[in-house]
Amino acid sequence: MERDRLDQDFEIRRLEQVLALAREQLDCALQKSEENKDAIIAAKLDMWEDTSRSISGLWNMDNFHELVELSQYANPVSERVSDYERDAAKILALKRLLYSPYFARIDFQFAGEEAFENIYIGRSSLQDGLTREMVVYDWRSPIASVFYRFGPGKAFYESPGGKITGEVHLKRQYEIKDGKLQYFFDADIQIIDEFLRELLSQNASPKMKTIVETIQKDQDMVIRDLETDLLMVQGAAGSGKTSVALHRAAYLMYQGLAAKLASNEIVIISPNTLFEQYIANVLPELGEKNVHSLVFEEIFGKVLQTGSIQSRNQYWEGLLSPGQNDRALSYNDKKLAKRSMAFKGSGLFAEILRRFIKDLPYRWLPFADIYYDGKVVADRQLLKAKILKGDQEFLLSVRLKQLEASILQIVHELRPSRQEKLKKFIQAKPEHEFEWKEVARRLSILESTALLKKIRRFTELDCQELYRKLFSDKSYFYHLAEGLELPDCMEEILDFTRENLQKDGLLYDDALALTFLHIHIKGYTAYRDIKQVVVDEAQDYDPLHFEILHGLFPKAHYTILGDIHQTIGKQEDSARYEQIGKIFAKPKSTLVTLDKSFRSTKEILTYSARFLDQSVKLHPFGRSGDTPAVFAASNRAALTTLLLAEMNTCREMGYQSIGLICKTEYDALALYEQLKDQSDIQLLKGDVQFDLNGVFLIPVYLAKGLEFDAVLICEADQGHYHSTDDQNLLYVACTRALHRLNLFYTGEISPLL
Ligand SMILES: Nc1ncnc2c1ncn2[C@@H]1O[C@H](COP(=O)(O)OP(=O)(O)OP(=O)(O)O)[C@@H](O)[C@H]1O
Repeated sequence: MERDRLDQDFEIRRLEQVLALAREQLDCALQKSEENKDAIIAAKLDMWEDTSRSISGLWNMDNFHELVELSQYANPVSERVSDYERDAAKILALKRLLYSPYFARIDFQFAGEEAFENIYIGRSSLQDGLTREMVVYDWRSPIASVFYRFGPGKAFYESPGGKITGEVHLKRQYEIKDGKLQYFFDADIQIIDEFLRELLSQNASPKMKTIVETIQKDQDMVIRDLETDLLMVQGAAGSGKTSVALHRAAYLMYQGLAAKLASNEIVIISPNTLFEQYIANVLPELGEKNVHSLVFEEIFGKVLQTGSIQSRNQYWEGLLSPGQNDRALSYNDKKLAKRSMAFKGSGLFAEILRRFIKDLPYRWLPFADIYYDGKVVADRQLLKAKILKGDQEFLLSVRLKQLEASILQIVHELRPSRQEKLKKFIQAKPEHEFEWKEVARRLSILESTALLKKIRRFTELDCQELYRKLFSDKSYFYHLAEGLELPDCMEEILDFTRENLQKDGLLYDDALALTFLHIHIKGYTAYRDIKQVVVDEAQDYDPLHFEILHGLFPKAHYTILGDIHQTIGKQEDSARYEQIGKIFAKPKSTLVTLDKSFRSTKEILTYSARFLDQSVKLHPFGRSGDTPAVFAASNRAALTTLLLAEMNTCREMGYQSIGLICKTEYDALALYEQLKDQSDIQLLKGDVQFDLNGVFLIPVYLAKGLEFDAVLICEADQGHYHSTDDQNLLYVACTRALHRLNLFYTGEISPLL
């Protein structure tokens, strides 16, 4: 007891000291920031007064010295501005620190040392400016990894100087709120688990939360991995893939000064805008700037420069909708759309496209003789040979541009004599000299425009047109695919594609293929300097998606996280990761498995496991709740009554986010019409702004990655869920639930339940 009291006193005193130091630094930073603000205003004023008199003539070459003068003023201002921004970030971090300066402590005895050191770990670091002592270590600092990876006993961590060994004597966790110590406990495995269990029993938050206080060892290994160029994570539903991805991004942005990543050097590929919004506050909460995130369709739009492209959600909606509505495809079209997607997303099609690109100069580029002044200045056979012999390392469009430049050079060299002739012609008839000169000038422009047009017929490529050509001639297609094993339904896919390409707009799978073609013919350099790419929900992507990413971000390291059991409209197995490895062909690639699930109760996870192959093992994080139940309704009206009653029960139980999951948006909309007057319910669509607090109706493909306190699977009947693909949908839908899951149906129950 006496020890506990001493401990308590020690911790309270320590907290006061830390807060006092933080307050002192905050006052200093605030004062500095004010001074900086004044200085910026004064410097801007000086700059304005001293340079405004000469600004009007600034772009005149004679005023070069004014430009120099201006830049002399501009530099101190921009330096001040970046100082100001740095201070602002520091102020924010210190304010957060004053709220809760640390959450853990380890007492670490470095090998060879007598005493141990108290290492306090928080969301950001705090250093005593006088003694240089680290009062709080950032959770991302090397020594903090000991907290995540070891209990009391021998331990080690990797530092920039090499491996450091030692011993952990104490591992302590704190709850500090608003600068007040609520409680602390010395952690052993059991207590840590209890703490996490308590944390996980809370309601889902409207936006994704940080997990710095409870990162698990295997998650920490992924977050801090700096060795691997291609890090793939296969993780069960709720195993923390998205959390790990975001904490990894924060870690990469913190890492030592040399390797530190700027927020604009990292990109997250997100499944949809709803998901983007859901994760948007994790990095700011970790004190980092948010990073750029991209939905794949945005890439299509940017590369192809067209807006009229089917989205992935529209593709899924068409595929999953029952046959009797206007969004749905007919049974045959569904089968075909799915097969077409599987084929066009495949490595097989990537190979055909590569062969097609190689073949373009032989067959599809209309090389022509180029005449100038009545003579052939470039022979078409020679032009073709130049392209075929040219350095194949360069993209075709680059080689063609070089060819175009070389033809224009020849013409340019011939031009003086031509101009000479024109001059003589004008001199001979100098009646209206000015007019003649104008005629001559126009003549030469017209002539070069016509010439350029002729050259560009074979040096400028229209990828969409070429893609159409690929599907317009079946025998050519089969010739290209020689030696490759094509799907049985190849003929139908060719017809289906040819027909679709005659219509306005592009289907998702054609946009995918066309983007690949575009990047491999013309390139796309906007993202060349990106250093880290994080792909979440990777099971949604096919080999061609990864080929595209590889083309767009050639210098990047990749973190690819997914769950092969959460695919929509297709089946995957672990071979997918091998394929990804081959596509990126990075020197060091690793596949890590996360199999412990933190989101759902044991009962929900056990129930969800019935939708997976028996060989797949899910490990729930031992939290208990009610066993999911299936409720039958005799008709639609009875179903509505049941759903309304369950929504009420959930509310009474204190659940704040309740998800009614339907198979499609069409189903969700129909149910919404029935429920909207009787309950406060929102229909979630792809691009709405939202805050996951309340009751939502959502199609399963949009619910992916999100979570709700309670989930109601609305139409678990035979018609909606019967196939292997539907099994995956049910797995995704059920694993969205944290605490409560129930299923409802009318008619015949799904055979999958
Ligand atoms: N170490 C942890 N400590 C506390 N909570 C955690 C931890 N890891 C994951 N969680 C929680 O578990 C839930 C699921 O995490 P997350 O969404 O990152 O998993 P996921 O693998 O991406 O899931 P899914 O594949 O189903 O979308 C979240 O509420 C997250 O906060």
